[in-house]
Amino acid sequence: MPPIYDKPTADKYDLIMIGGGSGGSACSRRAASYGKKVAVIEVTGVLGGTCVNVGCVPKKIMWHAADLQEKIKFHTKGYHIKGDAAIPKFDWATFKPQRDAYIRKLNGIYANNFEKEGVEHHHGFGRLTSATTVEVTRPDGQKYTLNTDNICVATGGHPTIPSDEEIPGASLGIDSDGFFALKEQPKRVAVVGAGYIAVELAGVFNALGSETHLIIRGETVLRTFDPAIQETLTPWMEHTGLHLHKSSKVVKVEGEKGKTLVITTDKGETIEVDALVWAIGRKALTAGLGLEDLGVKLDSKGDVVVDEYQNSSVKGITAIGDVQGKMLLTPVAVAAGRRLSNRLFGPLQFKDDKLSYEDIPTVVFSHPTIGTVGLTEPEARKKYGDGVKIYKTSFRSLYFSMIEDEHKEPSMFKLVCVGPEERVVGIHIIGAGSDEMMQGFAVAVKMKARKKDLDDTVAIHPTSAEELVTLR
Ligand SMILES: Cc1cc2nc3c(=O)[nH]c(=O)nc-3n(C[C@H](O)[C@H](O)[C@H](O)COP(=O)(O)OP(=O)(O)OC[C@H]3O[C@@H](n4cnc5c(N)ncnc54)[C@H](O)[C@@H]3O)c2cc1C
Repeated sequence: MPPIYDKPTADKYDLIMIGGGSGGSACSRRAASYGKKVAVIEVTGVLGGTCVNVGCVPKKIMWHAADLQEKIKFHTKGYHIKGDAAIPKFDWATFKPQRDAYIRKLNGIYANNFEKEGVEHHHGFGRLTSATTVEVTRPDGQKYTLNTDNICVATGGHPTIPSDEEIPGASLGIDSDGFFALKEQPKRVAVVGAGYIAVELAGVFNALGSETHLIIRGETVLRTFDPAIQETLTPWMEHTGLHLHKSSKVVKVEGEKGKTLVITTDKGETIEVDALVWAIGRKALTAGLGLEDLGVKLDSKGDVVVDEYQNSSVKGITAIGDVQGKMLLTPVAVAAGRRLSNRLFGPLQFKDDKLSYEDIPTVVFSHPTIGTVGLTEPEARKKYGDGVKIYKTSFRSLYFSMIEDEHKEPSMFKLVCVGPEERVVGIHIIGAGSDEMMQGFAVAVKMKARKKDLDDTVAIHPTSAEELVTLR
């Protein structure tokens, strides 16, 4: 077993990282690769943070299960995959331990990498006592202090749930962490929220056969995404049998946790479910870190304010990942962390290294999936006015040609171009395979490709992706 440290091994460290998640691990390992003495303090005792334990990884595994279930249920018939057996059905209760075991394996890989690369893993709660000292409170309550000239805060965030004062009974619900703890599949479930996490969790439940209710404040899901994405996904979710409660707010929850819950909305509707999942947002984890006492500036939402080099308002204290509130995504935390260590500890060529937060691609694991990079149409119109040109197509991918009309998933691909040279400043795609398609097209946007560059690229046929280089 890789060691877990419970006391300092040096008078002074080159870097002390608070948080052993995506950003903290990447930044620390990069610093260690330059021969630096690094300690990572992690309160849970397991490495990997949100992404590995209660985020991207178990979520994507559940998405795969849901995707497979949908294909078995709705697509095999069209392809004449025949048989007398009943439709195989997902077994949540036996699958969860297997999924958990895989996560534990990843935790072990993180720990082994730390050991191999000489990064110390300290199990405890980290708190800044000055700009050069971090106090570690071990699980047994004992405390010790680590010294350094470089403290990095990478404590991530946590899901928010309304208080019982705000919404009576709100605490009867669970959050996304609770979703991953569910031992059984709820027969009936309500998810509250319209962001990507709400959409993804509701999509999983629905595809796996739970009676699923999604309660949203507006008329569409994914309100910050391009309107064409919202307008394609929202009706399709309803079409697939998900009960969408639009322009609705939860006003009351009654019942007993783990038993039947009755949710009342401001429209007077009552919804009876076995589980309620709040997916209404996340908040930076800064409580008890001692940041404000040292004069580290937080914004009105509680995120650590950083400059383009991840420096906080206090010299020697930096912040990366979700805790700094911009683009809450694993690869963003990782990229910012690696660049920070390059800048602080790497060779001269990296002395100005920093992450550009522009044109960061992202995917939503909805059914069907979404890929997006760059400006939405409204953002582009606000920035470039009349100089915006849109190319858009809606179609059904060839895969669905053999499948009953009712189950033919929509695809919508959209390019947002600007100026006479038609530089592509945004790509928004939804449809089967769009998750895997996006990465390469994001490179093109990052390289400031023009519409002509896409047109000059010979299509790959027959694929859905070819639509992006043949748009007229
Ligand atoms: C349900 C869900 C799905 C997601 N899906 C995706 C996805 O598909 N793709 C994607 O890119 N992103 C996804 N994300 C977001 C992604 O998980 C985060 O952006 C990423 O984990 C942020 O990394 P981080 O290092 O900033 O924080 P984290 O990974 O959260 O790590 C912070 C660590 O700090 C520790 N910590 C906190 N306070 C202290 C303290 N005082 N002392 C010691 N340790 C402390 C925490 O225990 C935690 O381990 C998802 C998130 C959720 C919740």
